[in-house]
Amino acid sequence: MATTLLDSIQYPEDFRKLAPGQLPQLAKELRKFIIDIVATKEGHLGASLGVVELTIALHYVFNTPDDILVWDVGHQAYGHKILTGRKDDFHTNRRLNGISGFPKIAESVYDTFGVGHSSTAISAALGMAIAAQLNGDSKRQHIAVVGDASIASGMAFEGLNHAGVTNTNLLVILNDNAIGIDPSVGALKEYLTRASVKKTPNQDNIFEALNFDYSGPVDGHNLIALIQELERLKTVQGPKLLHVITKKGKGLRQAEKDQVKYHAPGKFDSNTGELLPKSSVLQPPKFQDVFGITLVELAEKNPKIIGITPAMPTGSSLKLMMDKFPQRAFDVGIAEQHAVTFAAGLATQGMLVFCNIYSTFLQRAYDQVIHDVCLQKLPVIFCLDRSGIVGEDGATHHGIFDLAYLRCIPNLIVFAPRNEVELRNIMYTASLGLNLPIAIRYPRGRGSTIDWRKPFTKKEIGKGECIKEGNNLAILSIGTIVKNVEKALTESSIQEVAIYDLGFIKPLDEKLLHAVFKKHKTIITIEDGVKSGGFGSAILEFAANYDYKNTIHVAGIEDQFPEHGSVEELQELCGISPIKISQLLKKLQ
Ligand SMILES: Cc1ncc(C[n+]2csc(CCOP(=O)(O)OP(=O)(O)O)c2C)c(N)n1
Ligand SMILES: CC(=O)[C@@H](O)[C@H](O)COP(=O)(O)O
Ligand SMILES: [Mg+2]
Repeated sequence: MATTLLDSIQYPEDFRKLAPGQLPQLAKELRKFIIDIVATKEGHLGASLGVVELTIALHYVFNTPDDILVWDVGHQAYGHKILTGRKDDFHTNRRLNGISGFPKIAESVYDTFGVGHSSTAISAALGMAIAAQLNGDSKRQHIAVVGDASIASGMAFEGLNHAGVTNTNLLVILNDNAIGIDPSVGALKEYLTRASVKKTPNQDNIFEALNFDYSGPVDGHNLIALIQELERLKTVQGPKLLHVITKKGKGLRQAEKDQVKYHAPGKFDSNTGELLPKSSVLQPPKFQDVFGITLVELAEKNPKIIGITPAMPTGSSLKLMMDKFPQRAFDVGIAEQHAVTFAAGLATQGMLVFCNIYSTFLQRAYDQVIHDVCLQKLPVIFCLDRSGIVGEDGATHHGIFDLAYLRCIPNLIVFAPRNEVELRNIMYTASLGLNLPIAIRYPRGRGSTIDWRKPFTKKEIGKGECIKEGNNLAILSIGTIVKNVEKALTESSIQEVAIYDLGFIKPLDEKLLHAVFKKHKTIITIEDGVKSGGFGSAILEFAANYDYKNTIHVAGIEDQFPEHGSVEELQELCGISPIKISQLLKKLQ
C-alpha cells in the first residue's frame, strides 16, 4: 500500500498525472530518499540534491524517454534514476553488479547517453537532434543539462558553436550553482554571476551571441516557474538555452554550507547531516595528501615551481599549494587540454610545472601531451592521480590506460611509485630539473607507508630495484600493485619468489632485466593497468628484442572496461588481487 507519493511512482508517466501543485511534495520525498540512501551507501550527494526540482520538471514537461534527456557528467542524475524505474534498485548504486553511479545506455532507455567525463552532453544531444531532423522527426525534443563548470570546458563550447548555426530542437539547460567540485573559476563564471545577480540577461549575452534563444535566469527550485518556462520553450524552434539557478546540496543544511565536502561526503547521519567518523586507527595518508604536502615543501624552496589542476584542487590536494602560494598554483577549471599546454608554455620559460591531472581525465588532453609537451621535450611534470582501478566511479573513471597510452610517446619518462616515499622522492628528483617531461602515476586513496615523511633522496631515472631476493620464479611489478604481490606471498606458503619493482616503465632498466632473465626461468609481470601495450607488453618486447626464451606470464587488465565496485572486488575480477596472484604462483612455480 503506497504510503507516500514517491511510493506510487516508478516512471515519469506516474507523476505526469499529478497537478503541478502536487509536485513540491514529490520533490520533498525524492530529496529525502536521496539523502537517506546516500547517507549509508555513499556516492555523489550535493549535485543530485541541487537538481531535484529540475529533474521532476524535465520529466514532467517532456515526454521522456521519447524526448531525449542527456545529463552532463551524470553525477547529479540520482533523482533521474530514481524516477525512471530504478528506485527499488537504487540501494545498489555504484556497487558491484549494481546500477552505475552515472547514466549508462545499457542500464535504461531513459539513460540516452553514457556520461562520467564532463562537457559531452551538448555534443551528444546535438548529434541526436540532427539525426532526428534527418529522419524527418521534427517533433522530438533534445535536452542537455550542463553545469556551470562543465559548460566552461572547451568541448562544451565546441558543441554550442556548432548548435548555434543549426535550427535543431535542442534545449541546453545551464544548471548554474556557481560551483564545480570546488568553486567554479574563470571569466565565464564571473559573467554568469553577473547574469544571475542581475536576474535579467546581460546586454552582452554570450549565448545570444551564439544564436541561442537565451532565457532566464530562473529559480531552479521553483517547480511552477520551471514548468511554465519549459512548456514555453517546447514551442520555440531552434537552439535554446535556459539559465537555471540552483543551490548545490539543497535541502541538507550541511551540504549547502560545505558544498565541497558534500559533493561526495562518505557516510553521514541522514537526520543531522553530520559526517560519520572514519576509522580512528592511524592510517597511511592518501597519496593525494602526500602529493599536496610534498609540493608545498618543494615550492617553499624553489620559486620556479608551479602547480596546475583542471578543476580538482581538493581531490588532488593542489589546494594546499593554492592556499600557500596563490600566485603559483592554478585551478584552470574543467580544461585538461588547456592545463597541459598552459604547463608547456610555462615550461618554455624555465618554470618547473607540476601538472596534476587524474589519469582518466588526462585522456582528454592526449594530443597536447604528445604535440605540445613531448615533441618539444618540455620538462613538464605530470602527476597522474587516480591511476589504476579506482573503484565505485567505475568504467568511466578507472585510470587503467595511462601506462599504455603514455609508454608509446617518445621523450616521455613514465614512473609509478610503489609507495608514498617513492612518490616524494620522484617529485623531489623532478624538481631538481629533468631534461625531459615525466609522468608519475599513483592510485586513488591510501598508500602503504605510515612513516612517509623521510628526507628526500634523489632517484636515478630508469633504475628499478630488487625488493625481495629469491631463486624461484620472479615477479616484475610496477607501482603500488606490489602490495598485492607481497600479500600473496605472505598468505601462501610460496617462498623463494623474487620481487622486482621496475618503477619506470620508460625507460626500462634493461641492465636489471638482463640479470633477471638470466637468473629466473619463469617470470610474471603484474600491473594495475591494461595488458595491451602496458608494462607486460614492454617486458615481452624486451624479451623478444634480446631473444630470451623464458616463460613469461602477464597479469593485468584484459581487453575490457572493468565496471564499478570496490577496488578489492574489481582487482579480484581482473586477476590482480592477492588471492589471484597466489593462485597464479601455485600454478606456475
Ligand atoms: C573531463 C572531466 N574533468 C573533471 C571531472 C571531475 N568532475 C566531476 S563533477 C565536476 C564538477 C562539475 O561541476 P558543474 O558542471 O558545475 O556541475 P554541478 O556538479 O555543479 O552540477 C568535475 C570537475 C570530470 N567528471 N570530467
Ligand atoms: C563525478 C566526478 O567525476 C568526480 O566527482 C569524481 O568522481 C571524483 O573522483 P574522486 O572521488 O576520486 O576525487
Ligand atoms: Mg556547478
